[in-house]
Amino acid sequence: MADTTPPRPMIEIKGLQKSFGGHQVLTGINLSVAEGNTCVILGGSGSGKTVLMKHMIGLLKPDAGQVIVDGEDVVPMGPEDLARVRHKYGMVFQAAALFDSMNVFENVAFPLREHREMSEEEIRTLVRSKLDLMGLSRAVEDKFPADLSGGMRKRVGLARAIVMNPKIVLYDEPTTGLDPITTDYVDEMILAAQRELGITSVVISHDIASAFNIANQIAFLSKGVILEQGPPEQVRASEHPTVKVFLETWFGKND
Ligand SMILES: Nc1ncnc2c1ncn2[C@@H]1O[C@H](COP(=O)(O)OP(=O)(O)OP(=O)(O)O)[C@@H](O)[C@H]1O
Repeated sequence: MADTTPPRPMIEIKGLQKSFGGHQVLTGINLSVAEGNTCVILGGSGSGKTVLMKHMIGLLKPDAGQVIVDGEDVVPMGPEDLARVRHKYGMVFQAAALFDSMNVFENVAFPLREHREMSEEEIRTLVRSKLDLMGLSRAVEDKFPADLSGGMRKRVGLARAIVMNPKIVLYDEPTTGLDPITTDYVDEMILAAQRELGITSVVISHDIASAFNIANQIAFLSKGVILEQGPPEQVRASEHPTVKVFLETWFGKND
């Protein structure tokens, strides 16, 4: 018989509030991301997406609320426990943030050399398996970031983010500035990481097409609250005026 147990939440946010100098940015966020899911956070500029993501890795402390990661509330944690929790994460930022002075192989191997005692052979096996998953051939290993296209740099960044086999990957606008074909390719890589490695992903995006392509779950953030969250088809059918207007900027043109 098929297993009908609902997947457990990997990230659970309850009643999260955050202000900066009297400016309330998050006004009571409740969000649950199930293990193995890809949750895309959509919302306009300044709606609080990055602030929300920073709470997920304990880079910001909230004024109120809980941030439960893999069963543990990170809000009261001190530096040692936070460092332990951060090992569950891989991160991909907007600018691929590769080290320009290191070749592709060394960029991807970097977290392993930093955090693990491993033989060169073990490192080579792991790095190559992640480069393979990202569709990057051996010929790319010796290249330097400056010699790669934007899309390839993104894929190297993703290979590096998953080289430690993280439970969760956070992507901050992974396709911003990429052309539509490269965007599709990066989306494919995010899906491959989810499918092959069972990774839970949270993606901040402005790109509605890409969001609907990769998400099992979409959360729509506006002025510090989540107006709608659920499977893409539910968010697509939202009756909330702000969500409707935002989605029509894309669907209106493409339906
Ligand atoms: N460290 C900080 N100190 C003061 N204000 C901050 C800080 N970080 C964020 N903010 C404010 O919080 C609000 C939300 O910022 P955030 O970066 O989360 O928006 P966003 O939804 O990610 O926007 P964008 O899509 O433009 O990146 C903004 O008004 C921003 O100025």
